Amino acid sequence: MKLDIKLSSSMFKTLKAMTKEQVVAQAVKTKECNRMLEVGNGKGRDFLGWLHFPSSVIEKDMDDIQLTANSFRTDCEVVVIVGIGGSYLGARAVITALANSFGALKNERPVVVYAGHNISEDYLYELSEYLEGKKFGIINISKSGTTTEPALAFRILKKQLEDSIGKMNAQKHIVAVTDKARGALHNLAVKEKYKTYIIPDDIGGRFSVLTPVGLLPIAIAGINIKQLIAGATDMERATSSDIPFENNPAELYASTRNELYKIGKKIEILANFNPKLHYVAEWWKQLYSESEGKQHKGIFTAVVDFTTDLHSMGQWIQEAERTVFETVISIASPKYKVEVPLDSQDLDGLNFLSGKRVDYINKMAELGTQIAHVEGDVPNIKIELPELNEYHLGQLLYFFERACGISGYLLEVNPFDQPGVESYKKNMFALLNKPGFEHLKPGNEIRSKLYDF
Ligand SMILES: O=P(O)(O)OC[C@H]1O[C@H](O)[C@H](O)[C@@H](O)[C@@H]1O
Repeated sequence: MKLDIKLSSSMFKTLKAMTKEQVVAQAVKTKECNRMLEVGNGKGRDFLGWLHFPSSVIEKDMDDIQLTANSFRTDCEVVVIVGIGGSYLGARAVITALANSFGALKNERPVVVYAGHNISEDYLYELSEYLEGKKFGIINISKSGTTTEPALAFRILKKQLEDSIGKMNAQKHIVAVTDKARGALHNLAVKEKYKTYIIPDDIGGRFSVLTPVGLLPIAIAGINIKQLIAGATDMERATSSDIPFENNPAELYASTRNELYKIGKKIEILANFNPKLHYVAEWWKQLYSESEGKQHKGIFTAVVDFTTDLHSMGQWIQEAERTVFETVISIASPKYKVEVPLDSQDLDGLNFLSGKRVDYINKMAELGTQIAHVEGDVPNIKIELPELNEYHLGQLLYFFERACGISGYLLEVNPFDQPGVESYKKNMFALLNKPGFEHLKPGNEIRSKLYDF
C-alpha cells in the first residue's frame, strides 16, 4: 500500500508557543476518537457509512455508474449537475482539479455546468439561454430531496428539456441521485421513471463525494472513478486506528489543528498554489465548518488561492490579528512543463528566471510564503501530494473526511449533524408562505426583528 500524502508542520519558530511534543501528547486521546469512529459508539453514530465505503464499493456498481456516464458522454453536448452543499461541492472539486481548465473553450464534450447551488434569477436565465438548442442532460442530486435551491433549478430545467425534446426523451436524459425512499425528489423520480442512484442512509451529504453523488458527475466528466476509489481505499487503511499516531496523517492533522485551536488559533485558512484546487478547498470548507461549528465552538474555515490572494488577503494574513493558522495543499510535480524563455532584450528584467520552470518559481513563492507566515506567527501545516491525479485526490478526500470525524470528536461535538442550517430556511419558508410553515411567524413579524441604524 502506498501512502503518498506527506504531512508536515512548521510551528512558531519565534514564539515557541506550540511544539511537536504538544501534538504527540494528544496521541492517546486522538486515537480514542479514531476508535470511536470505528467502533461506532460516538455522537452521530448513525452517519458513519462513509468510514468503510471506499473499501466496500463493488466493481459492479462502479461499472453501472460508468455505463450511465458513458451514455451521457455520447448523447449530450452539455450536462447540468444540479445540487448544493454536499450534493455538489465534491463533484465540482474533483472535476475542477482534474479536467482541463479550458476544456469547454477547446470544445471538449460534454461540457459540465452546475445549477441549484444558488437562487440567482440571472444565473438561471443565462444558463437556460446557453442550453437553448443544445443537447443536454440533467443529473439532479439531493439527499433529502427537498432542498429548495436544486428543486427550483430542476423544475425550470426539466421544463426546458421536456419542451425541447419531449417528455419521453427527456426521461432518458435525466438521472436522480437521492434517498432510497423519502423526499420529493425520490417520489418525482419514481413517477417520472428516471434512472436513480441511491445515497446510503448512513452517509451525510458532506461525506458523500465517493458515493454516486460524486462518482456519477465525475465519470461524466471523463475522470477515472476506479482510481479515485483506489486512492480513497488505500487512505482508509492508512488512517485506521491500528496505524501508529506518528504515521497516521488523519490523527496528526486532527490533533494538530485542535491544539492550535486551544491556544487561540480560531481560524484555519486552507491555501493552495494551484487554482485547480479551489473547489477542493470549497468542499473542505463545508466539511469542516458544518461538522465542527456548533455549541459556540469550532474553527472558522477560510479558503485562499495563492499566489492570487497573496496580493489581497496576504496583508491580513501576515500582520492582522494572530488568530489564524494555515494549511497548505502542495502538489509536488505538475502535469505539464513550461519554461521561461530567454529574451535577448530582457526589457522585463526576467532573464534571471530564463530556463527555469514555472513550477520552480511557484515552489519558491510557496516556500517564501511559508517562511514569512511562520515568522509572522501563522503556524503552517503542509499536505503534499506527489501529483494531481485521481488516485492522490481520492487519498486526499478520504484523509480530510477521516480527520474531520476525529477532529469533531476531539472537540466533543457531533460532527455529523448541522442543526444550525435550518434557521434561515424556516424564516425563508415562513416569508414565502410555504405550506406547513404557517405556525411560524408571518413575514412582517419576521421582518420586524430587523432594525436599521
Ligand atoms: O443533498 P441535500 O439534501 O439537497 O442537501 C444539500 C445541503 O444542504 C443542506 O442545507 C445542508 O446544510 C448540507 O449539509 C447539505 O449538503
